[in-house]
Amino acid sequence: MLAIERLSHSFRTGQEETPVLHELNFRVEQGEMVALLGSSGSGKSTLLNLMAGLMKPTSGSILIAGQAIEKMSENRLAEFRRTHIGFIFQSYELIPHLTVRENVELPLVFQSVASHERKQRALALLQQVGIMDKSDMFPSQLSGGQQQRVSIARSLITNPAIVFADEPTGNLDTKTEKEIIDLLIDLNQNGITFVIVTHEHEVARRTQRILQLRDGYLLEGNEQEGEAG
Ligand SMILES: Nc1ncnc2c1ncn2[C@@H]1O[C@H](COP(=O)(O)OP(=O)(O)OP(=O)(O)O)[C@@H](O)[C@H]1O
Repeated sequence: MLAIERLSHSFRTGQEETPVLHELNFRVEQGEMVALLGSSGSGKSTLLNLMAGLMKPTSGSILIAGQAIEKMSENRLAEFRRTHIGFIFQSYELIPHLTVRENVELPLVFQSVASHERKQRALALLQQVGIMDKSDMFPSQLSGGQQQRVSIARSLITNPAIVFADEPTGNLDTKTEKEIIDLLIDLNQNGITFVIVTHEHEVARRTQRILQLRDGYLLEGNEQEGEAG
């Protein structure tokens, strides 16, 4: 599903080159739920931006569903992102003047899906994430946990091959965090592949597998059985 091969990345500022990721190799299989753990500055965001096709690596390859995204043109990559990759953000990134249902539908608007089909699919997902009754409300009328449920529903509406979540519980209290992790695990058990970037051990503990970054290196022997489910 996701294959990272000899992936390295450096940032250049003026004359100076700052290496941030060093020859990473790993795979995430279809149906897996993987936590990418690491302290601040270890390179998590950089790796996530590369895997999500938001920037090009200095060297190495990122294959999603068998396709090397670093080789794609900007247009092809934008299209690929819209159809194959889902995102969940720490701060939800909902559009304030659209209703909950319209937010969830939005990725399908860009794919020119007919409005009755968009509505049907959005409502089905809102039901799955447990907030069908909020579909006509606006994001500001929802709690943080509910807003994250909207964002999760939106990430799934295109039936992506893989969903990347960037600190999805970073703004939530402990109880709500647990509920959101429960939801992600539930969705994973229904076949969704997740890579969850986090520095919270509680999130990582409940995933099937942990990839740990330290100073841009992937630690060996870091994969462990979690207590998922
Ligand atoms: N655009 C950039 N230009 C130069 N250096 C950068 C740039 N972006 C990130 N870095 C450096 O790369 C390293 C890794 O940063 P990154 O944001 O990937 O870490 P992180 O693990 O996501 O940290 P955090 O948990 O704090 O978000 C840091 O040393 C950072 O200063």
